[in-house]
Order: sequence, then structure tokens, then C-alpha cells
Amino acid sequence: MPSSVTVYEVGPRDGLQNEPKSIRTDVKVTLINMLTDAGFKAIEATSFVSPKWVPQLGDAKDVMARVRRAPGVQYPVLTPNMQGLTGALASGCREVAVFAAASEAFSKRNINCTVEESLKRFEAVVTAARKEGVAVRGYVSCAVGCPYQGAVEPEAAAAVGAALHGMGCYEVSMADTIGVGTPASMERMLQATLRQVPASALAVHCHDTYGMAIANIASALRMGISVIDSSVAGLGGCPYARGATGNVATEDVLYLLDGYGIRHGIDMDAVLRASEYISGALGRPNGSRVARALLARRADEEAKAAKAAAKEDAGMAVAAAVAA
Ligand SMILES: CC(C)(COP(=O)([O-])OP(=O)([O-])OC[C@H]1O[C@@H](n2cnc3c(N)ncnc32)[C@H](O)[C@@H]1OP(=O)([O-])[O-])[C@@H](O)C(=O)NCCC(=O)NCCSC(=O)C[C@@](C)(O)CC(=O)[O-]
Repeated sequence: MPSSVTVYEVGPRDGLQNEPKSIRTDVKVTLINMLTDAGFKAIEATSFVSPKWVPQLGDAKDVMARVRRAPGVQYPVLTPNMQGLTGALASGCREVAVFAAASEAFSKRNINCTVEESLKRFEAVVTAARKEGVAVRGYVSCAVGCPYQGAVEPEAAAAVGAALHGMGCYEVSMADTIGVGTPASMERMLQATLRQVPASALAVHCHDTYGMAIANIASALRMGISVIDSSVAGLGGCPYARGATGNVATEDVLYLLDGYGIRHGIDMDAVLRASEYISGALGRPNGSRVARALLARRADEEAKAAKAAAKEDAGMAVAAAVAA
């Protein structure tokens, strides 16, 4: 197990990209600022992708112009091509992400090209970004399963991960896009990937469709992975991955890490505030079980304290009446 872990917050991007109702830019900016206050060192803020493909993130430029950027915190954005990179650089982004897939069908639906074409395109993006001193992260979507093709061979995911790492991505996040993985399939995929990419350059990105995300992350931690992607309040889902639910909730990951005594540097109370804020703004129940449990416990404690204070006040009033 690693002694410390980076929790890579993807809620403002992965979490919001699939929301059916339009979300105001100021809500996105407030969420990112609250996450900054919680102590994250990486907050994936938005995507410079085609607004025809992902309308919800069509305000990427405005988000990046308005967000408060704290020193030492990265606000990475997705860039599928040179056009995206140009937009990201103009907005002052210092970290970007390219996103390939381990499945041909998903690659076509998500970015309208084959896996091989995408890798060629990304190589140009990575080279240009690095020339500007901008760090590039890579994603391998559908690393264990694809909504269109079914199970994915571990070697196929590993090969795409190795290609992204080889072209200069400082880190590659292996994504269970539709949350079908189990610890067994996750371990097989990571074992294959670790033969080609060191653990220090790997992250995991788990969706929680089948409720396996926390178990999968525990497996990844045991295999030496120390960067975990998550979304506050369990927001999210990919518009091109039918049936996929949100990412693993950040609050659930923090609770897991606390249980192992693994350092993460994030303030859970501040995350809960961000979690309640965005759940309220979207008008939906909080998607994190840990957040729901902690908030219920807090409400209980506050009600008990209020009852005790009222009892004490009543006692003092009686004593005052007797003395009079
Ligand atoms: C890649 C493309 C652009 C190809 O889409 P395309 O239609 O093949 O692109 P094109 O180059 O032919 O251009 C078509 C139009 O899009 C515009 N365009 C072209 N590029 C851009 C850009 N960067 N920014 C803004 N506009 C752009 C371009 O200017 C043109 O505009 P028009 O002349 O028709 O008015 C498109 O498929 C796309 O934007 N896909 C993004 C899909 C996406 O964001 N999916 C969700 C993120 S991936 C994910 O969620 C998985 C992940 C990362 O979370 C990990 C996991 O869980 O698996």
C-alpha cells in the first residue's frame, strides 16, 4: 500500500459533462473554487472539445477565465486535438489530458476516429504541449469493458497505456468507463499494464455502475497505484458510454484511504460542503454514500445538541423562577 495518495478530482469535468440540463458557468466556477479550498492538488476543470459533441462544456473558455487558480494546484482540461490544445493554451492551462480508448467502437463514438488515428493525433498534441512546458496526462477508456464491444483484453488496454506513456504523458489513467470491472478483472488489466508502465506513472479512474469501484480501487492501491480519480458527490457519466453512472465518489475514496491510514491532504468537511452545494445546484440527491452517512450523523448530533441546549435553558428558567 502507498503511504500517501493523490486524489485527482474530476467532478467539474467528468461529473458535469453528461448533465442533461444546462449548468450555469458560475455554478461550475463556484464548485471548482470550493474544491480548491478542500485541498486538492489536481482538479479537472472542463474540456476543450467540440461543443456539438459535449454541449454542457461549451463554456470552457469562460470557466477557465473565471476560476480562482491557487498556487500549487493544477486545473487540467481535456484536449482531443490541436484545436482543443490551442484553446487550452490561450486560456492559460498548464496541464491537459488526451483520451484514447482500448476499444475501437468506443473510440469511434467518443472521438470519431480509430484508436490508431487517435494515438497519432495525440502524439502531435503531446509534443506541442510539452514544447510549451505543459504537462499531459493520458486516459485509456474502456480498460476493462466497453459498452459496445463487451469485455476488453487486458493486453489491449496495456498497449494503449504504454503508447500514451511512450509519447510523453507523465501519467496514464486506466479507466473503467462503464464501471463493469471487478477486483479480478481490474487486477488482470493492471498486471498487464504494469509490465509496460511503472506504477508511479499510473492512475485509476473507476465508475461505480455496479458498486465495485471502491473494491477495485483497494485492489489498485495494493498493486502500488497511488493516484485515484474521483468525482465529488459521485457525479458523472460519459455521454458516449450508455448506461454508465458516475465516477466513484470522492468522499467514499477519502473514507477508504482514512481507513487504511493513507495520507491524502484533503479536508473532508470542505468536500462535504462542495458536495452539498453541487447536489443542491443540480437538484438531485447526493450520490456519495459516505457523504450521506456523515451528513446524517452530523444532523443527528446537531439535533441532540439543540435538544440539550433547550433543556438547559428550560432548567435555568425554572431555577431563576424559584430564586425569584
Ligand atoms: C474529437 C472531436 C472534436 C472530433 O469530432 P469531429 O466531428 O470528427 O471533428 P472535426 O475535426 O471534423 O471538426 C468538426 C467541427 O468540430 C469543431 N471542433 C473540432 N475540434 C474542436 C475542439 N477541440 N473544440 C471546439 N470545436 C472543435 C470544428 O471546428 C468543426 O466545427 P464546424 O466547422 O463544424 O463548425 C469530437 O469527437 C469531440 O469533441 N469529442 C469529445 C468527446 C468527449 O469529450 N467525450 C467525453 C470525454 S471522454 C470520457 O469521458 C472518458 C474519460 C476521459 O472520462 C475516462 C473514462 O471514464 O473512460
